[in-house]
Parts: sequence; structure tokens; C-alpha cells
Amino acid sequence: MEFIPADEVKRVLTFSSLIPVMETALKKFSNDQVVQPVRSVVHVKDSDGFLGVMPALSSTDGTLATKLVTFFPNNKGIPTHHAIIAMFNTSTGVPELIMDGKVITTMRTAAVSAVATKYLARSDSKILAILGAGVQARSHFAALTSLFNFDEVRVWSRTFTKAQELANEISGKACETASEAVKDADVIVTVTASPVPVLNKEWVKNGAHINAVGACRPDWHEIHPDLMNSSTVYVDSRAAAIKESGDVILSNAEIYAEIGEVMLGTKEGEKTKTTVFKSLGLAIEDALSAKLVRELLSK
Ligand SMILES: NC(=O)C1=CN([C@@H]2O[C@H](COP(=O)(O)OP(=O)(O)OC[C@H]3O[C@@H](n4cnc5c(N)ncnc54)[C@H](O)[C@@H]3O)[C@@H](O)[C@H]2O)C=CC1
Ligand SMILES: O=C(O)C1=NCCCC1
Repeated sequence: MEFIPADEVKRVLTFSSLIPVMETALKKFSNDQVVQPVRSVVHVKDSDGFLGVMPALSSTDGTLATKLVTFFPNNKGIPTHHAIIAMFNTSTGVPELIMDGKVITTMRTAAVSAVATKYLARSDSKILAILGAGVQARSHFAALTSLFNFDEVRVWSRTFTKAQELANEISGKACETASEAVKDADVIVTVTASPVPVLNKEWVKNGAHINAVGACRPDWHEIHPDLMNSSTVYVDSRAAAIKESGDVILSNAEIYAEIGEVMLGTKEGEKTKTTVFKSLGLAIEDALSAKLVRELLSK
């Protein structure tokens, strides 16, 4: 069976091709055009990691796929996330190919945040703050700057030298504290592996948009409950948010809409209010990203 390695995926996949596909994926998901259970998670207690199983079917795309993804937050010297995606024939169930899923996980997550930001942030947003300085911090910088012209990009990380490293790479400003990084920011991205809040309500300006990307466990949260409760909360999937998101569960915050509903026009995108987009990651995002990679490779 064909295996498509990470360097091949990286060679063909661009944010300009991926962002519109992620918009379509989110719309189809919220329009009941996708068959997708909430991901199954096996916790690996000894190393405090997990294996997630993420299947999805989009019949209109002729795509049946599943991602297998691991998140081992204590990994040192190797990435904390690893993944493969398997694609199957929708008529026969025959496996067709296996693809690296790490690059897709990295890029599609940032592409989804970019789409959410397009619908929920002011189009004249000038200051971007990134909390965290790992893989997703870098991909979010790339995806968001492909859609917005920021005057200033600030980075905070719990290790200042890591924030400095990333700030140097992207010509941004490294900040000593998260509160300094987010002061007056229009768009904030939280991409840490922190189990406790890194972003507080009183630091955030009214009307800011927050992409809350970390904290994918029911007992982890990145956003202080006061901020969750004073913001309009959007999610990728309601079903997943009430099962997997500590930011939602521990704050008991009301979910206003799935971001796909905003795209479908059935819910408002509140650009002038403080908004949180709680991202957990959807199997359909991976399935349609893999389909895109396959098409790009066959050109
Ligand atoms: N919503 C989604 O679809 C996806 C979410 N994620 C999540 O996004 C987050 C970032 O992922 P990556 O950048 O790939 O991970 P990474 O391991 O490359 O970077 C993690 C960052 O979090 C920081 N960090 C770790 N523990 C911390 C703590 N206790 N307090 C403050 N900062 C801490 C690290 O210093 C580093 O800057 C993770 O929580 C990950 O699970 C990742 C992929 C998809
Ligand atoms: O959607 C994904 O892929 C992931 N989401 C949460 C963290 C692990 C990977």
C-alpha cells in the first residue's frame, strides 16, 4: 500500500490551498453532511500521553478516512504530536493509502483558526499575541499572517528563551509575561500544553478574538473561567466540546455556536464582542486535508 511521507505532504500543502478546504469542512460538519463520532481517546497513564482515533466520512467528497494521533506532552527532543492518516475506498472499504498526519495536524489546526479569525475578528486587527512557542505557535503565525496584516506580533512562552527564539524567527517581540503579550491585542492564540489557565479576563481588551487551541482534555484549561463566561464562545463541535474541552466543562460557559454555523449564516459572527473559538480538532479536517494532498500530488 502506498505511504505518503511527511516531506511529500509538506512539499505540496500550502495555507492558500488548505484554508478554503477547512472552511468547507467546518461548514459540512455543522450542516450534518459528515458522519463523525467524537474521537476515542486511550490514555497512557505512565507517560501521561494519549492515542486518539479520529474517523470521518464525507460521502459527497468520496472520502472515508481515519487519523490516529498521539499527544505525549512530556516528550523531550522529539515532537509531542505524531499521526498517520489512513484512507479507504468509500464503495468497497478497501484501504487505499496511508499518509503522514503530523504535517496535516500542524497545518490544518492553524488553517481552521485562520478561518475562525476571519469570521470573528475585526478585519483591521493590528496586534497578534501568541501564547506558546512550539509547533502550533509557528503554524498559527504562518496561517494568520496569510490572511491578516498585523503591525505587531508578540510571543510569550513559559521559557523566555523559547519566546525569544520564535520572536527572532518571525520578526516579532518576545514578552516576559502573558499579560504584557496580550495587552491591547486584537487577536490572541493560546497554543500551550498547559493544564491550567494562561490567559486571564482582565488582561484582554474588549472585542478581542481568542483562538483557544490547547487544553484538549476535560480536566485541562488554558482560558480562565471568568474570560470564558464573559466572552461569546464558538466551538468546532458542540458534541466534542462538552466531552473534551476543560475550557468549556470547568467554566460551565455557554456555547453560542459552532463556527460552521456562522459560515452557514445560521448564527452571528460577533466581530465587535470578545470572542473565543475553542478548537479541539475534527476528523473531517484531517480527512479533507488528506484528500487535498492526494489531489495535489496527482497533478
Ligand atoms: N485544537 C487542535 O486541533 C489541536 C490542538 N493541539 C494542542 O495545541 C497545543 C500546542 O501544540 P504544539 O504546539 O504542537 O505543542 P508543542 O509541544 O510543540 O508546544 C507546546 C508549547 O506549550 C508550552 N507549555 C507546555 N506546558 C506548559 C505549561 N504548563 N504552561 C505554559 N506553557 C506550557 C511549551 O513550552 C510549548 O511552547 C497542545 O495543547 C496541543 O495538544 C495540537 C494539535 C491540534
Ligand atoms: O485534532 C487533533 O489532531 C488533536 N487535537 C488535540 C490534541 C491532539 C491532536
